[in-house]
Amino acid sequence: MNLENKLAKSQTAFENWKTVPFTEKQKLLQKLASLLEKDAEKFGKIITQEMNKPITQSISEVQKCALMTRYYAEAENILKPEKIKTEFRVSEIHSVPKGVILGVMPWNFPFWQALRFAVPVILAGNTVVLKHASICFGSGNMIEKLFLKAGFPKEVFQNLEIGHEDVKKVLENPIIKGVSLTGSEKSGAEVASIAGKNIKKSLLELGGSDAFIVLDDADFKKAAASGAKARLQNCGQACNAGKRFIIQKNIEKEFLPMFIKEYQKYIPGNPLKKETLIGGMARPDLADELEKQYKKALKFGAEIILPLERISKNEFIPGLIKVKAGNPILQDELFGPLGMVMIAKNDKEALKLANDIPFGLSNSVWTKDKKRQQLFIDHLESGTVSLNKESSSDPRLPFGGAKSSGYGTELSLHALKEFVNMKTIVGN
Ligand SMILES: O=CCCCC(=O)O
Repeated sequence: MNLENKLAKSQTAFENWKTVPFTEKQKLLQKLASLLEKDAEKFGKIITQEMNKPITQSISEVQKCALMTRYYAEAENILKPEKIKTEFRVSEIHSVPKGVILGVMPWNFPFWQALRFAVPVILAGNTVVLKHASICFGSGNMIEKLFLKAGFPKEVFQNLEIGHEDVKKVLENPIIKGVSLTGSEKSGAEVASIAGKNIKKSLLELGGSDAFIVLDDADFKKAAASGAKARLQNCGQACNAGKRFIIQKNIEKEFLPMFIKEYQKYIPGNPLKKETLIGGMARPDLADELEKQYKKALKFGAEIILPLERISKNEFIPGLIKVKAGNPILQDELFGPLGMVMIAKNDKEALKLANDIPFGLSNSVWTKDKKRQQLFIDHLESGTVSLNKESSSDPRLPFGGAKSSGYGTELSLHALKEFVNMKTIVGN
């Protein structure tokens, strides 16, 4: 079937899907959640084979998809007509689904990114077409099959096997009413400008270079293990990974060796083996890019704590470098197993360093003191502030960025409202 026909079918599916009651849609989501749960291992294997994520992490990714889908299957219907008290006989807000929504999704969480976008958008009454990363067509097709198997009408979710170069054409098609993109700043800016020119809503979930701040009253043991995981799980390829480790100066001698010890547990191995903590990067060109960034950081004065050692076309022994403010590498996102350590005299300096970059997605602060936490809660320029834990999204809570990390909200009940129009009904 050609692309135009596929989009036309999504539009036809929408005309019917928007009339299906919310609770009926939720019953189908329950089935989808069960299917994900039941075969999490099988789907995990697809993920690992596509992009080298260690198998236990791939299975967890699918299980998290099931959890999220179940969350929406049981969610309160915040889209039902809302009555507002005015002097008129009728004043109501109706949430009207927009239509066919395009998702442009990346390879780093092949099931999670696609489903996190699609589930609330579909529950709100829209239909979805997915442009997945070209190495993840297997995941995209499997997700389409799962929607069908769960009983969703045909074409409520369609995986379009199209390339990057086709996105403009699809987004310009009048059938498409909005776009949600997770990806780089560059692709986000391109897609948002096409959407803007065509007066279509866009939601962008972009890069990050989040801080993982460790202050002198933190639980060092927990922070060290959590910091290594924050940087190195998924081979460091997550938008919300801890990328800059801002450590208070007076604990550097005690904390840094603990952190290094945890970091060195991540030894590259076969991603299909259960004991492997870190696999290779998803593609060799991504490894080339990380190596270039490593060299750039060193050229501008970064010191090596642990060298970044390339051991195959896409595998590294993870690296750790000490970076000072002003190093241009701080403007970049390091999307791989290379961490940056920065030293701060005190809380204020830690906050300043944390904010002094273009991004602001999901920063993490380690201090037991509630007053000290408050400074960061109030002033971190960040979509999320995690306290004494590494950053990770939660289906119940909003997820989205500040500054160049993007705009719009995924997850939580708020995501249900991203692709609906508010229709006001007022009069006597
Ligand atoms: O690249 C973004 C990763 C999102 C992972 C999460 O939702 O925690």
